[in-house]
Amino acid sequence: MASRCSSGATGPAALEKLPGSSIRVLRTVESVRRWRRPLLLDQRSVALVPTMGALHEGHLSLIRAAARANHHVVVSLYVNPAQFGVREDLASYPVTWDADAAALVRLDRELADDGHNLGRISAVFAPSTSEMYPAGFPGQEVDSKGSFVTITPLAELLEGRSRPTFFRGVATVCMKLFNIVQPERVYFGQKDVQQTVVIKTLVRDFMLPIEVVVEPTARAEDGLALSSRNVYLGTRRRRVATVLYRALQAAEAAYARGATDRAEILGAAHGLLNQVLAEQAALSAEERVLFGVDYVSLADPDTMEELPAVDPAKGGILSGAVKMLPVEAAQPGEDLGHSGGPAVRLIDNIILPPSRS
Ligand SMILES: Nc1ncnc2c1ncn2[C@@H]1O[C@H](COP(=O)(O)OP(=O)(O)OP(=O)(O)O)[C@@H](O)[C@H]1O
Ligand SMILES: CC(C)(CO)[C@@H](O)C(=O)[O-]
Ligand code: BAL
Repeated sequence: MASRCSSGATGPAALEKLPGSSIRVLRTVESVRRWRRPLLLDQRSVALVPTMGALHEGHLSLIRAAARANHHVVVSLYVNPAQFGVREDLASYPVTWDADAAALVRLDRELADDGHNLGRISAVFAPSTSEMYPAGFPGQEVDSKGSFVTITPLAELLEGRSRPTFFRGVATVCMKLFNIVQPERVYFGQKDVQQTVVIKTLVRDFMLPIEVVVEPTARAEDGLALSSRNVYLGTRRRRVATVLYRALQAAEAAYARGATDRAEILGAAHGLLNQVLAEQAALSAEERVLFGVDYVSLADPDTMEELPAVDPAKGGILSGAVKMLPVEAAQPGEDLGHSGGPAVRLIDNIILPPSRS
């Protein structure tokens, strides 16, 4: 955990820092505002990297990008209950504060040693839910009442169809984070592509003076997109978890060969998904991994509306979600993953660039 040490100042609150670093740990809105104010007057740029903790290389790549272009980087670590549906994994979502703190301290040293960065990690914002929802937490229900930011119809499509409160929760908490930190730039990962479109829409439609920077998806060697939820997979399902990325790559290859028609492009993805599912179904219950396909989409990059065909001058977004089902006939000592290996919903996407005309 973070160490608390005296600031030597007369203020009532001790200055909390991550151990062995100059990274402040800010837990209240007021403490962020107090830290932020002089930087505004000094015209120092501040970047925000919003996360829910359980940090991995994908998060670190966002922080590296933020430090290259900004004087100060704030990383928020907050598992926002409002974006979890009532039947989702809020209770078991991985919380790894000590490892996160160590990763941030290590990265900050790396940033300090590399002369190409404008800034470093200045602060971690790790608020409580009562701090983020001062009027009381409004709840996770679809019909919960409270102050929410909604971005429709975008938030109802794709991820929003499976997770009806998800983007309301994301947009609401991001609006709060942006108002608290007042960053010049915010950094998000391409892995959550619809989330990036929601955030860009939020910034545009509410006239927020913020630049949204999207960084590429960091992947494991076999192509699986890094995700905090991968810890749920366990060894058996991890071997098959690249299936979605491979399906999207098959669709990308069809586009690269000249296909623009939806049926042809998505047919390539479905072909691969069906083939892998058939291979797995033919295995014994002790070996196989079954999954369900939530959706495979070919969408407009600005609206996420489904496309009948790709306009090569504009490109498109291939995305998908699969649910890896819990393994059957678990073997004694088998690594089932975090929290006993519940069903895991994986998402991924590939951008079809507007390269051809
Ligand atoms: N593999 C990745 N590459 C680049 N950015 C990523 C990657 N995974 C997550 N991010 C980005 O990190 C930020 C924080 O995401 P979050 O804390 O939810 O992590 P996550 O791995 O996406 O977790 P989850 O498994 O809950 O989806 C988001 O902007 C997200 O898009
Ligand atoms: C942006 C975010 C931190 C909001 O809670 C979350 O949705 C995430 O981690 O992608
Ligand atoms: N990475 C987005 C956060 C979520 O799925 O809840």
